[in-house]
Amino acid sequence: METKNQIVLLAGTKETRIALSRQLQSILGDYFHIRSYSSEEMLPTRLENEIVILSSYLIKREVAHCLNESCRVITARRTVNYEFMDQLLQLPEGSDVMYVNDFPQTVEQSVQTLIHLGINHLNYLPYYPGIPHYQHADIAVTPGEMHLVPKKVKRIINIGVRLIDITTITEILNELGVLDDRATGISERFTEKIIQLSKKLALANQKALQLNEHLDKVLNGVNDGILSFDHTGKITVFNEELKSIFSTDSKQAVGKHIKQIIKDNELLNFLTDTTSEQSDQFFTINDTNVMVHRFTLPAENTMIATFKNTNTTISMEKAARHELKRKGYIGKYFFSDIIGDSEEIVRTKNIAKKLAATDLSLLIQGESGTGKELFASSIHNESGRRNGPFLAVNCSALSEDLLESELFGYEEGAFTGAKKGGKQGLFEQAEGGTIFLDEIGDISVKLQTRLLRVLQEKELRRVGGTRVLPIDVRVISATNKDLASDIKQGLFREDLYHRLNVLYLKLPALRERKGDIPLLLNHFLTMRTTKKMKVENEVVGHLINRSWTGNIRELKNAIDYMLAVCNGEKIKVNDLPQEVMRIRGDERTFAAEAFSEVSATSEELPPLIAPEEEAAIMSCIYRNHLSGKASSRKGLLKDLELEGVTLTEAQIRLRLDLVEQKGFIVKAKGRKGTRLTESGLLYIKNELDKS
Ligand SMILES: Nc1ncnc2c1ncn2[C@@H]1O[C@H](COP(=O)(O)OP(=O)(O)OP(=O)(O)O)[C@@H](O)[C@H]1O
Repeated sequence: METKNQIVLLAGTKETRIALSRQLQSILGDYFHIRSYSSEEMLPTRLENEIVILSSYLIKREVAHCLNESCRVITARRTVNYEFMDQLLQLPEGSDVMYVNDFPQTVEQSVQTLIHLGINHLNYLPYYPGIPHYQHADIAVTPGEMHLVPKKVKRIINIGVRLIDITTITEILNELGVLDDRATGISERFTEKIIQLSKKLALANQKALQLNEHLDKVLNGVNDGILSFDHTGKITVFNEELKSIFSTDSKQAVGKHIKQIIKDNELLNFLTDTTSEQSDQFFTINDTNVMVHRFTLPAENTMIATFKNTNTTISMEKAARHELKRKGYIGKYFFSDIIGDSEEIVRTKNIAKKLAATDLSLLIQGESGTGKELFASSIHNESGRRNGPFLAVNCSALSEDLLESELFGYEEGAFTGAKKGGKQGLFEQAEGGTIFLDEIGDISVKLQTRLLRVLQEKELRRVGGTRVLPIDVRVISATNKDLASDIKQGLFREDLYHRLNVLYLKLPALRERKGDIPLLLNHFLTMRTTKKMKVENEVVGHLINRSWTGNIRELKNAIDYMLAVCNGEKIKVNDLPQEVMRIRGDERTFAAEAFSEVSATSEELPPLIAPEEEAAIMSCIYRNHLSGKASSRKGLLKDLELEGVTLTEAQIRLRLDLVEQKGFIVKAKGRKGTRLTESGLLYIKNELDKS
């Protein structure tokens, strides 16, 4: 068997020994046997008649004692390791880079090699221990000497131990007398390494191109204009959207100086202002109104500006509001809908406007019908969340379990009957907006605990779920109860009360602001009818005298009633509902008596619809029923006129409500109209039997 020739490698450190011996092994290993030692570990006692390669001339003295004169010694010339060069090639042109090594000579040599190899786009700052003029950069490059890199450096690129260069390899082959036989194979292995590096770079280049294309698509896909330029004013990004604002396309703009593209001096000054890191300003550019937001990327020395077309933004907001409206998630009321000029209501409105400006939880206290929802909605619409949803929930209207799943949602399989895929709760749907929890005093202690957690953590877990969902919702709650006394009795959690009651608003009862009654009367009349209604003074007197325990809702109902029963365009005292008349105690007025003339059976309360009118309406609906048609209000108006009953559309609506309450008809929205029920048919049958 042919024995291989021997080569001995002597290095200073273990790391260098391993790296160089691996290199020699990969190039010469097939032909020679390689032994390696380092002075850091252990050197051989004596070497005789060997071919010895020293890793550097710097170790000559350290290893001299183990070398016999019979040895043939070659001192390696070293060069940077190409394998890691791609990391340097990917650094931006002109970047400051510290080159770190143990001695000034090795630093100098390596920097020169890098420059000669064409990696000359970087600004190299030499660094070695004890350097007199230390310059700092964020990036350091080192051939394996990580421990020498100063701490301040943010990124270290280890380009590995410097390797033996090809001239040394040739020298070794020459020394062994095998250069002619082996030269081709060995130079191919070197070339192979360079090809691998090129491949790596080509791949990186391809990836960068793909990423660029992708980013271009993203930039051109957004609705806002995006502009960026470097510290010299050269435009680096100019997306499609900007084309419609500046009438210049990206191809013409990128690479140009910003002054060549933007002619408006005020805009130019704003964009190039370096006194603040970011700023917003409104501009009209070529008839387009835009909000420009400017900010800097100091690390990249780049300025970025986004251009938001305000017309588009407004129509998007409108569309969003429309969508919320469609879902019913919109606050219907604004402060302008809160009627009254009494001192009490004006003061309350002023406080509420101030509370709207904050984002804190708010508890509204007020008797039933005082306008708690009206205030909650107005506060939402005046607040920073006005473009988000407004959801009102009446906590007393639902059972505990239903309210829990309505508020917090549930995951699939949370309970029998749970919808596939689970369901979003109202809290999730109110994201970015306000949730109004009416009658909060009625929620169970279990739900109080759950609600408290949501308010504290600002996150929720759906019923039957484990996922924690962050939420951003303002909570406005309302109650007509005395929560303080509920707390004393242990019915309401004090900690929850304090969470809900960060801000507090008390609404005045109507009896405390009776001066507003004429205004409210006028407001509701105009809301309900287009006719110019007249109201007898005595009616107003009665309305003012009443204590209105049901507050504005009760007043509103009373006005609806009067509109329904009045004849023509005048509301007279005998149109007042009996409850309102009752304030006079035993003194039943002429008005009430007059009303009782048209009343049907009950002594106590007059029916809300006169029987003749009811009969006429039912017979019209019945006629339509026989011909298979549903009844519309407009249609009924005409039919009733033919029967000699003159009513306005509003009056018909109210009467239909009353007939529906009796269960005789069902009203459907839109074109479906009104239809008779079984009880309605029974009523007709009885009427026919009577006649
Ligand atoms: N100041 C006001 N101006 C005009 N309308 C009002 C005013 N206050 C209340 N209303 C009307 O009165 C009715 C009752 O108001 P709202 O539902 O807001 O009361 P509430 O206090 O939330 O009642 P509850 O808690 O008993 O349900 C609504 O139709 C509302 O539009």
